[in-house]
Amino acid sequence: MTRQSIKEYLQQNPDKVLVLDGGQGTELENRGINVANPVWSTIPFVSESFWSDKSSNDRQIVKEMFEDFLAAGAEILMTTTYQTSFKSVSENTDIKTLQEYNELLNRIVSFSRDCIGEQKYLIGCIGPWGAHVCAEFNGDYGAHPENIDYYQYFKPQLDNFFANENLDLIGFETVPNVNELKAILSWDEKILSKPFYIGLSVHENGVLRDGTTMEEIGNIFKSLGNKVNPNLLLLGINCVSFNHSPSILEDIHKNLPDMPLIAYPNSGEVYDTVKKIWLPQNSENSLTWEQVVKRYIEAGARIIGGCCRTTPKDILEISKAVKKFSK
Ligand SMILES: [Zn+2]
Repeated sequence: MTRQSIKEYLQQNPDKVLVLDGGQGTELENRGINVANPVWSTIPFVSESFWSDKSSNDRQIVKEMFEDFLAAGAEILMTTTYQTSFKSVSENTDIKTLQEYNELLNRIVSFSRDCIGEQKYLIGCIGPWGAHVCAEFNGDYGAHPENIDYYQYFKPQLDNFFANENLDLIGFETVPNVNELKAILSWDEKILSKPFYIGLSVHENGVLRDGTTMEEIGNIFKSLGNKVNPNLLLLGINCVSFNHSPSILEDIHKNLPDMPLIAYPNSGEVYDTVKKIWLPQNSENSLTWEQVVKRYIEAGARIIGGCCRTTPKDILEISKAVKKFSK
């Protein structure tokens, strides 16, 4: 492997801000893949023809998506494995055994690595427990979220990702519930043995989807002190409202001033979970990427990109703003 470890890279280049890619799931949808199914953007990879037919249309679409994000300036990119937990895959596709599941993940990761080349960083993306019950935007984990066995849910995907050298960083994305956050933070280096980050799913009024404030989250970290897993490289927000995202990140920074941050908001449109469509954002007083990126960097962001409904065009704007505002 010719890449420097991302941990070392971030430590040795303290002023560097890495540009992340955009929302792969919605981008694949924009490009004509029908992702409306329980495994969402994993769907093209589940079909055997994706692997056997090198000229398959879906294969071309995924490849071009990565190429366009790279051309826009992305330096760190993600696998499309948000809805690819063993539970989601085994309950909703013909892939039933752990062996078949590992083969699927290995293929997705190798394909993504081939698309982006050896030099770029690759994130193994993992949706939260709530993703398989559509709870990542309301944080509703039922009556006893403290009793959920989060580790058992994540373990097959984590075991695979930890063993895969093509992945530089693990991303726990869109975490909406404080019990899930506490569970992830309770796992030590033996369990989470590779660099990882946590992206929180935060309401536009600035609290975690389950109502936990950023101050409370700051206190959780403070109470852990030096027991926080050294592989936790960044904390941040993803798929949060574009316009509200700078103040949310600033609030996290205020509570945890030494924590390196990651931010990749959605486009600002709002997903109607009943009608399953994206509704336009209220464009009054909408911020620009330039304004947003400047505030992120001032608040300690080290990785900046976009989540759902952001496109290579957004990544280009982010990339220009990062050049302008990072030292
Ligand atoms: Zn998203």
